[in-house]
Amino acid sequence: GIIATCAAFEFRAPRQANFLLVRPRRRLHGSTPTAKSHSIASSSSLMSHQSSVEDPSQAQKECDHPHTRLWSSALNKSPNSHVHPSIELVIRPPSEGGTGIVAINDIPVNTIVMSLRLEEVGMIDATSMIKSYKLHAKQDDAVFNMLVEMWETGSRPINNTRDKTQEGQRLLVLSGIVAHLQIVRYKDLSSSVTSEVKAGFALDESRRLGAFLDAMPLLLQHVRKGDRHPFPTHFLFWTGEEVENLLQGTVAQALAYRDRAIVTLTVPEWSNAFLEEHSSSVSKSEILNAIYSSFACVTSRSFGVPKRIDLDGKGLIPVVDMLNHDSENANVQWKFRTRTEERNNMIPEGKDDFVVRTIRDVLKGQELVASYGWRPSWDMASSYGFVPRMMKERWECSAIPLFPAVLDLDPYAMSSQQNKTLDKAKLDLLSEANYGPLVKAVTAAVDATLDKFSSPNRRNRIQILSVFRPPSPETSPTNTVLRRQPVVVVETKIHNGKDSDNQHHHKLAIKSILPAFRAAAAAISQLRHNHQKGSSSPIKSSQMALAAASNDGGKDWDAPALALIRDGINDRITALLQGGQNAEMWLAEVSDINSSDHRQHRANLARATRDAELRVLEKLLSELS
Ligand SMILES: C[S@@+](CC[C@H](N)C(=O)[O-])C[C@H]1O[C@@H](n2cnc3c(N)ncnc32)[C@H](O)[C@@H]1O
Repeated sequence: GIIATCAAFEFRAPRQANFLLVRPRRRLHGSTPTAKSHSIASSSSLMSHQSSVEDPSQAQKECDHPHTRLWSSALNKSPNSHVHPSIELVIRPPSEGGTGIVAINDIPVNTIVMSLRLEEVGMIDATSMIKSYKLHAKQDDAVFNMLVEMWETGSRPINNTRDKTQEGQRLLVLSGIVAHLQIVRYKDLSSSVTSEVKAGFALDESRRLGAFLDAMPLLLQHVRKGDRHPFPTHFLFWTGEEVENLLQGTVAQALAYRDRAIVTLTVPEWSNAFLEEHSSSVSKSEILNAIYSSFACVTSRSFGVPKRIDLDGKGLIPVVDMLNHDSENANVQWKFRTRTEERNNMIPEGKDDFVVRTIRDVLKGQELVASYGWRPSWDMASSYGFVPRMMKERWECSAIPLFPAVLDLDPYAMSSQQNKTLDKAKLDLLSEANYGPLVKAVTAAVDATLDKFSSPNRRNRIQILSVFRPPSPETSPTNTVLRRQPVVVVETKIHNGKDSDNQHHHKLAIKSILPAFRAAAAAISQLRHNHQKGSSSPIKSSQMALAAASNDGGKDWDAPALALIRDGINDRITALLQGGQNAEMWLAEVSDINSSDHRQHRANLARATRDAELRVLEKLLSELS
């Protein structure tokens, strides 16, 4: 089988970056614009830049760029798709946000700037792909056979509702399809392996979707051309040391471990099929490159497809996937046309349209930007490989541990002040026998409060995650094992400036997490009680759960809960600051003049997620004091 390891990624020397402004080749709404040179006055956090297409060699490069070719080929193949004549593609290096779409004339609010017929432009989605593979005469493709099986297992209804696991499974299938087509495309285009490409479904599809595959940040195409790494900041491409050191203490680190584990566990499952199809002509590390970069591509470029449309899960859509993100200043919004709209517009059923509309006036030179959603910085980093710069204010998240001091293994940490000297009050919380049931019971009780308090539209939604935390060196000098620390995620609106006018949101944020901490306080109190009685038997989950769940009876749990929140915030602030210092020290040690500029980008991303978390914690702490 294939051993998944990031060390398999190797790239050739980067080429000079292109700075191009590109016009779509085909327009259905009127004439080709005459403007030749544009200054991009970006309304977003993306960098502005100047460009000219007067230079003939630049014009040639413009035609050569895969994004340009995709833009024209996708639209040329789709007589029913429309692009407004006042928008153009702008090609920038990844460090400046990569390719985007800009207005070359003023565009009023509520203008449809793009309308795409998905089946014509060449959307890639797992449902359609699997369906057409099954209709194909031969069905002799080992990778597709394996993915069909995975798809069918994953789509078996569990109590008739689709759960998260299934969604994850569908994303994996889409990634597998992209990886497979990517390798076939690579073989088809590389002179050395062309003769070995097997005729069949995958080859037909990779040719049909060729321009789209070439335009995605997929490694094999870039390696073939000797181009720079298309997407160096995605967590899947960081080295293990970078994740461990640069992201130390952040929630982003937990997500990075999670995503890397998903791929690492998937690769062995897929390896037989991929090796059967490809090992005679491409190396194992090329196959790995294809798989890793397909995952990164799907997480950063796919659109959630509504269930009512007969395309399940997520899909990759050319042309609109060039829209960059800005949740603070979005000026366009995308939307799948609804069935009712289809009917009213007399569009035949099943021909799904995708529409992008301006939601404010867009001035000439501004970039068209959509909101990928109000998502915490750690989420943006893990899905998209960047953290948006904060302009004015935005919703942001942090995590607060439920049992702050427990993981430091201070035997007295859970004891009340006056009992500190009493041996019988010592708690051995390092022991899984105690810590395990505590976590289990409290998380169950917290989950119950989440059901009660959460609704899909709530801003202050909360959830439980685990972050990794090294034990404090004072309490366990020899133990360096990372412990999982259950945390409650809390969201509030933060402001870029000294005076926050968002107190109201901070108050609400604390109110929303209070039930979870009441449960934690009640469980901890039960734990302390057991130990004060001298009980040395392991804690029973059921007893803890009962204690945690019954927290709203009798006793006032608000005060201990607020104290826990305060301790938790302080604990997180310390861990994040300490982690940040360690990260900088590590960076200084390992960086020399020859070390890759990727590492600096990755370090910046780590700093941005850390800062975002810290800002939320500081706001909440000031609200508590
Ligand atoms: C759907 S694609 C958008 C098109 C992309 N710029 C390209 O060159 O193909 C999403 C990716 O664009 C980049 N991106 C989008 N918005 C950005 C922003 N505000 N700042 C920096 N990078 C951004 C990130 O690399 C992200 O993963």
